[in-house]
Amino acid sequence: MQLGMIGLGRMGANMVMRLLRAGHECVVYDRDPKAIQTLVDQGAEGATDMADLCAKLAPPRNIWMMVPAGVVDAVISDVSPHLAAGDTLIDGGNSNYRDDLKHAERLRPEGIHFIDCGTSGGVWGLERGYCLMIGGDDEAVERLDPIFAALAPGAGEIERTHGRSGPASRSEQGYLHCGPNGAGHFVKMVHNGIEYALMAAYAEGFNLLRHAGVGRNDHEVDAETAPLSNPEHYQYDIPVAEVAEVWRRGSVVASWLLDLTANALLEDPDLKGFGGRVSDSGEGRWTCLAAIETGTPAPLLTTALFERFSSRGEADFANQILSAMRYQFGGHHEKPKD
Ligand SMILES: O=C(CO)[C@H](O)[C@H](O)COP(=O)(O)O
Repeated sequence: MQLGMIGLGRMGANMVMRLLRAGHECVVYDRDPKAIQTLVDQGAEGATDMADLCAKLAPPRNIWMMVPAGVVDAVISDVSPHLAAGDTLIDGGNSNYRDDLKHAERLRPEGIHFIDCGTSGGVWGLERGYCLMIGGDDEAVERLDPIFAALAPGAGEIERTHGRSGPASRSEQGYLHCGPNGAGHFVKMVHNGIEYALMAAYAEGFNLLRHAGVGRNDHEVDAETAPLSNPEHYQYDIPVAEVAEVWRRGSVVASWLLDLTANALLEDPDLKGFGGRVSDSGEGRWTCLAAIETGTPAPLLTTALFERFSSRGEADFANQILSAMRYQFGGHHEKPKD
């Protein structure tokens, strides 16, 4: 099947590679000519601009946009004049599902289908496949089935869920038509909200393991920590990277995020390459907003998001206020930082 790809960053380029390997035909466009050339060398056809991209695709065209959420509007404006009724535009980035509704509405009078597709797999997707969460009308989603099937991981080695039988469903192959426009990105948004909380849980647990030796004489004592009731209880020098490794095998908390954590700890046990400023791209915030608007309790996801803000210094003034109040009511002086 033929597919146009706009946006050949880490995700877009690897997705094209995976589609080429599966025998699909890809016409590719990016603002960076070097990114286009790299894929032309791998068997894709390059396009010089949006008009050329559309001219090289046989109708009905299928064009996948793999661009940052903030530029999707502009890309639609650039490409849509070259499209015709029956064509389909797919937004595979991390867009807000509310924007999908606007985009679908905007393209509908022209007879152009719009699909939102939450895409998870990151830089590992080329080999492992991408988990796809799809929103859009049945006709367009059905037509693109061979593309989704090639990008998705497939049933693979994963043990079948107890009670499932017959041919593997799409969800068992790693892709799902979640509903009409917006549903794909809504599911991806919640997926990323969960991702924040899982990441935070692992981070807190491993940090606690690192503190298991605070009672040892050779341990640097933090002047701020209240005296231990019994230092004997905190005498451990736990090999944190090894714990990550052992938990990967048969434990209840085994997961791909843990696999990646084990990689990171093996490469750099003290994580000296990271300062700990944790960015966020929006999905976590949208998840929390959806939780508030629907009245759905989501305290873990929300806390994990707020922790990211704190990691960037956004709690500093609140902490200064705490110190100031403590001084005001008790004359307690703040101890200097190390
Ligand atoms: O979608 C993803 C993983 O599933 C992306 O890696 C995502 O952009 C990461 O989100 P954030 O920058 O908010 O941590």
